[in-house]
Amino acid sequence: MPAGGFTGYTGGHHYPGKITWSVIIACCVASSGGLIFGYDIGISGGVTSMDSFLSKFFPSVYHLEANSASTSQYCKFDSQLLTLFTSSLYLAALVASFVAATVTRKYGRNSSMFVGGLTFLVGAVINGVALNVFMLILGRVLLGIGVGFCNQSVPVYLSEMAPAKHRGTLNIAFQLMVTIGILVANLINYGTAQISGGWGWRLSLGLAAVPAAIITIGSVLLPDTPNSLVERGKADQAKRILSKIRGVPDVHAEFEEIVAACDEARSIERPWSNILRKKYRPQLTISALIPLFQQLTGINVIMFYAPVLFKTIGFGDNASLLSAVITGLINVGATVISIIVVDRLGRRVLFLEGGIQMFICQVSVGALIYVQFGVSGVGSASKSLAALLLCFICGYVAAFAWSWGPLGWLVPSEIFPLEIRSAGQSITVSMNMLFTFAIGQAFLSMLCHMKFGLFYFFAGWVIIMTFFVAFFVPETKNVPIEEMMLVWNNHWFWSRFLSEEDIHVGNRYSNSHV
Ligand SMILES: OC[C@H]1O[C@](O)(CO)[C@@H](O)[C@@H]1O
Repeated sequence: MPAGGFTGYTGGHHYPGKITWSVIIACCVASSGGLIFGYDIGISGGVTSMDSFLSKFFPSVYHLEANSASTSQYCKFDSQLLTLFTSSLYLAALVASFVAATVTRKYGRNSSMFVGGLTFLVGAVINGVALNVFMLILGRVLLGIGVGFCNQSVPVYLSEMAPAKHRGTLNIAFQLMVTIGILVANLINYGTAQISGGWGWRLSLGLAAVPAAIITIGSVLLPDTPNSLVERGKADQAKRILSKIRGVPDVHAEFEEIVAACDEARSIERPWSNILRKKYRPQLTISALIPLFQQLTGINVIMFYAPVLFKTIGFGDNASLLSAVITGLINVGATVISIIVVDRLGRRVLFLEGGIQMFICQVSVGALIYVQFGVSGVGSASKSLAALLLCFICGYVAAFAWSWGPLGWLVPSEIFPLEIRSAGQSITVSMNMLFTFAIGQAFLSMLCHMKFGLFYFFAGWVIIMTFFVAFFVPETKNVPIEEMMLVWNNHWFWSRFLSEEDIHVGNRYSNSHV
């Protein structure tokens, strides 16, 4: 998953080294990893709102939609097969990321990137030339396998290639690339929908092959990381590569640390039972709940289905796709704002403000939709009401993108001591994928049954998560990871899980690591 592999921790030492071409190229490869993930998130909603696509693959949905005057607006897109087209990707990614974890460790980061890139490429081609629903879903599953492999390996690759002091920044930068991928997908959908002949959706789906090709070729040309080479017993090669990527001949100190960290990681035999120990209850709870809550904000309802949602509200084809471009732009812009202010304002302020703003916007959207469509769901929105709805949806997306979007990755990555880091990050990544899948699969049917109340459902969750942050998530701004045990120990609730001895252990582990 995006930032899942980053430690977010910059380490205590500053080793010599500059930003070299190898590092820059590595960042470009990583960019295509984030881009392609975002592209897959953003592309399906636009495509499923195109009539030519619907009439070819989902004729029953198309007929319901075409006769929309007499059917409930809430239910016209409700089809399990249609949602499976979107959400199958995330289930495949969830399963693939577990396999990828082993490939990344045993055969190197590049091997996973190569497998991921290649399956992406095949998936994009199959989707682009699809003749039936089976080919569509097969293509999405292959894209999902690609997402699982790339999201597992690219962030690890990046954090190991980058000089220590840039690792934290890369964490949020990956999320930024995801949002840019979503925006590009929205723009491309807007463009391809104008193509006459009704084959524009093929271009939308097939163009995912471009970043897929970049990452496949990149993984063959780029060297593996020094850490991975040491891990696989190739110490000499690791030292040569380290000196090349840092651009300085003497990399002895950093190299020794990589070897020490590698030895220590090997000595951690049971990361999964470690994380279940009482003293790690705060980390276990937060690493599982933050990704769950991130998805329960309902953000992917907008990211996956914005054009479908706007059509439901009564926008025309083009206006729907254009509105998705607008929400995509807001998503990118607000993520940039988050990057700029997160270390100044701290994580909690952003979480709390974002929560309140999302709540207000969701309640307003629910109320406006109720006013227009009532419970029966028959009718269509006036122009001014539709514009007002769009404003509240933008307010909601902005609030998400400067709070739960990037922080949903950053905060978990800041709380794990080495002893439980890999297990903790796997939990965060898999919870995120699982609930992305669940919401993707359930949304259209929930809209049909809960109607405008769906927005109140997510607003209710936003209240719960905002209280959770207020009471249970401590500020992690400027806290070195080895001091996190002290933060838990001073916390009104979490301190009950720690004993004197645990605080000592927490320090010992981290000190020997840095
Ligand atoms: O920008 C929105 C996107 O960001 C994510 O939350 C990942 O962090 C996705 O689930 C969502 O589609």
